[in-house]
Amino acid sequence: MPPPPITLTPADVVKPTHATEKRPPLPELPLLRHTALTGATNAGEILVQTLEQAIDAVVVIDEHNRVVFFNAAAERLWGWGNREVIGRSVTMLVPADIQPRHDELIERNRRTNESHIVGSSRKVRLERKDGRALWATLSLSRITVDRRVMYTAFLRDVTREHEDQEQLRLLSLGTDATGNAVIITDDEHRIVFINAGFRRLFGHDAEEACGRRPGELLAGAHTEAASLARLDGQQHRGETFRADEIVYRKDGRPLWASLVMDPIHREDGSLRNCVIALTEITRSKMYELLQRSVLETMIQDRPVREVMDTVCRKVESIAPELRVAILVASDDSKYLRLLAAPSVPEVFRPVLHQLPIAPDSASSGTAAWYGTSVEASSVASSPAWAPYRELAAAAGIAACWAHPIKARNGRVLGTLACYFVDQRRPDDLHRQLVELCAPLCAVAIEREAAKIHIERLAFYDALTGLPNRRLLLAQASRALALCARHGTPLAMLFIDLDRFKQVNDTLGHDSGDALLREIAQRLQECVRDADLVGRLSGDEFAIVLPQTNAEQACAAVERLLASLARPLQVAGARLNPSASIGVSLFPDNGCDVDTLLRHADVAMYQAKAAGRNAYEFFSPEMNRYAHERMALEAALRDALSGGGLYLHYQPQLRLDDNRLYGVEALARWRDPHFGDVPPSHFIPLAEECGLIVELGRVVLDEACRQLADWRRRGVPIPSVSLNLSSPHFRDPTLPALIADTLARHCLTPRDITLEATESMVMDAHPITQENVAAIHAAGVHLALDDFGTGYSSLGYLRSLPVSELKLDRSFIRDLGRDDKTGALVDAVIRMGESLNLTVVAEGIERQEQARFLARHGCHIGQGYLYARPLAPDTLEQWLAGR
Ligand SMILES: Nc1nc2c(ncn2[C@@H]2O[C@@H]3COP(=O)(O)O[C@H]4[C@@H](O)[C@H](n5cnc6c(=O)[nH]c(N)nc65)O[C@@H]4COP(=O)(O)O[C@H]3[C@H]2O)c(=O)[nH]1
Repeated sequence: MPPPPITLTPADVVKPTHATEKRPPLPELPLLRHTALTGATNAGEILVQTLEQAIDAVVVIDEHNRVVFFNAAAERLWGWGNREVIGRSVTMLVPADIQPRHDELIERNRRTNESHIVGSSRKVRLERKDGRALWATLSLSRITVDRRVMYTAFLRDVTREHEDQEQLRLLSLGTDATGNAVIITDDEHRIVFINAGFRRLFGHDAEEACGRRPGELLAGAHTEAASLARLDGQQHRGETFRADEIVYRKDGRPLWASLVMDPIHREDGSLRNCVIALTEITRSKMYELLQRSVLETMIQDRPVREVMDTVCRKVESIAPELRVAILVASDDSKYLRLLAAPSVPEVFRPVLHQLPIAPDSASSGTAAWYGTSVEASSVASSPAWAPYRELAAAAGIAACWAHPIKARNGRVLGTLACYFVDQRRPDDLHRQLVELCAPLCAVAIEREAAKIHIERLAFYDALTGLPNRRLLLAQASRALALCARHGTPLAMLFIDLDRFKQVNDTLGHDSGDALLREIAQRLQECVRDADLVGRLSGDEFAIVLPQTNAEQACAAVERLLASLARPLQVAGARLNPSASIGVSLFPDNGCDVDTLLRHADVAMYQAKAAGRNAYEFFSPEMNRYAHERMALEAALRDALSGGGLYLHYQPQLRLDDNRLYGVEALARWRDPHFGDVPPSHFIPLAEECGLIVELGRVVLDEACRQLADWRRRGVPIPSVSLNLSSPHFRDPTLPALIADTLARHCLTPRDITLEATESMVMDAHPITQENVAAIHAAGVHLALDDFGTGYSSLGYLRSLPVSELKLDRSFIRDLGRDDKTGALVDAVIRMGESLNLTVVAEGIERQEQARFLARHGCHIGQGYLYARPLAPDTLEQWLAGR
């Protein structure tokens, strides 16, 4: 409540005037006779003039409450002219609603002189002539002259201050309720109010804060002078200002705040207050800053040490009391290695180069061991720090806090250590910082590990750990250069495992992989430290033997073959591995690595052709042969795309009545340069150079086309059988290809039989099994080719979806010459009989062979005795001639 207004008593010594009229001459006031100036002739006049010109409004009332003096400032204050007021009751100067109270107070004071209205200054509400409310400070003096009690009132207009205060009161009421920290400043940007949120967040009370500038209050040890000065300077612009700044609490701890400064203006447009709202954004800001800087360095593909260095420096810029180190765990998780510690004193760094990960290994080693944060608020008294105390003391480290850096799967990748120069524990900011940094460090460390892994993959074979072709050749080039400089020889060995494909096909890829790992191990064991071993591809390895001549190479190769030949157990099967090795020599067989490797490869082929588990040294003849082979491969490619490949058909007859059972389609190739190339040459070549699938497609299409043509022309060919290789069976499109080809030529699945060897059908590869099942389900017959050369068991045969057994030519050849073969052939025929399979005997050349087979119940025969493989028209003539 504002204090009650004071009433002035009108004086009768001055006649009323109108404000617009000229001011009347100054009165001679009775009271002047009793002033200190009494005696001076013009003393009264001086005093009256002084009062008249006073800045404050002066009103004097007489004992009847009439206004007897009303100076110019009073006229300005109320808007009443002197003449309108003088002689009238002072009540006219008092707002109507408080007049009764006012009159009562004056009366009481006149009677008792006890009222508090006299003396002290108070704020009162007034009403101007134009009805506008005003606020003024009032001080009232009571004077008694000749027992007449008069009052003099001095008033000063404080309406503006009052409104400012009122505004501030309302603002404070509004802001106190918010959770944010709020500062209100006045028009000079001095703090006039801080809310509860500010007190809570910054720890200052109102007394400490009020009167200071915000920039000054919020600055701390590490504030950049310009940043907060900017804040203090902004208010004059009269616009909303936003900024994110590091500000400091009373206790010196920094925090990141988002500042929004809103100016509040008076009606006349002048600045009244600024409201500054501060929201703590420490966490998000730190995250943004750290993440940005770390990501930037990572995007630039900077080394991990540099990324970590950035992290340390950023953390230290936010919390300058910290010295930060980032350590990474060794692959075996036994040690921590130093990655970055830009501000950790040099003297302490040796500790961080290889810190054991153990339950009591300073703070970092312990944190990595347990996978949790570890605090040592006093390094001097922490037992885990005992071995490092002296170095810590020398480095000025008094306390440490270490936090594990973990991968997403929880594995400890390293630690982030914070060192303090005084004995203390980490505060909230430190914890927040570290919690933000640790995942960033984890990303950077994992990324580095992935990079190393990728680099490793680029240079090392993932399966065996041996250098891959690229690295081996690079290492070999260096070794070769050294040998060339010193004039010493070098041997290059090309090693290819024998029958590796068979292991893969029959025992599965895991077994194949296990075999390769074992071979790699054995190769490494057999060589000297200076020798180089690498895996070129699949089952091919190479070894470079520097300073090795032909004789020494010979010894080394024999040692290798012996070692490789040691039996081993894989997936329950006993394997007897062997390899074919080709050797080339520097300088005789080449002066660069590529040539030496190529020549060793040629020699290896020669060794393989010579009967496996053998080695060959390169010779120029071999080279010629290899070149021919390459030329043949190119010619085969041409033949497959542009003709030159055709089919012959060999009849298959029923042995009981000599009727035609079917024909076997056999591929033939006539090349303009090489002439007739036998299948025994070009089929393996097609398999080796990846052309066999295409060859199969061509044969299937041509055989079906021919059969359809015969059907159309009434040539009585019951069916055609075709040879397939194992890559066909691993081709997931094979069933669709067969169905499509048959449909295109209007044939049915029963019109063809597919011949496959045992190992092809027994291939453990899932696609092979799916294909065999799909082909069988479609109604296409499968024949087991070269039967008897493998190791098929009766039990296994039963589970195979085959309908024919083709008895291998080698059995038929010896028929009639020795009894054992006869017994064997008979057993196979019985086996087929018991499994309800048609037995087809291949390679019948003589009558007695045919008779034996017929006698023993073999159904079908094929061989030169009846006909050689024939061109289609010759076959037609053969048929017609029967
Ligand atoms: N000594 C002797 N040989 C006889 C007699 N009767 C038939 N032959 C020969 O025995 C081979 C039978 O074919 P194969 O065992 O499937 O053996 C075939 C087969 O494995 C493969 N082959 C032929 N054509 C193709 C084909 O289109 N695709 C695939 N993947 N392999 C084929 O090439 C091998 C050799 O084929 P060819 O040289 O045509 O040899 C044929 C045939 O001419 C005989 O009474 N005495």
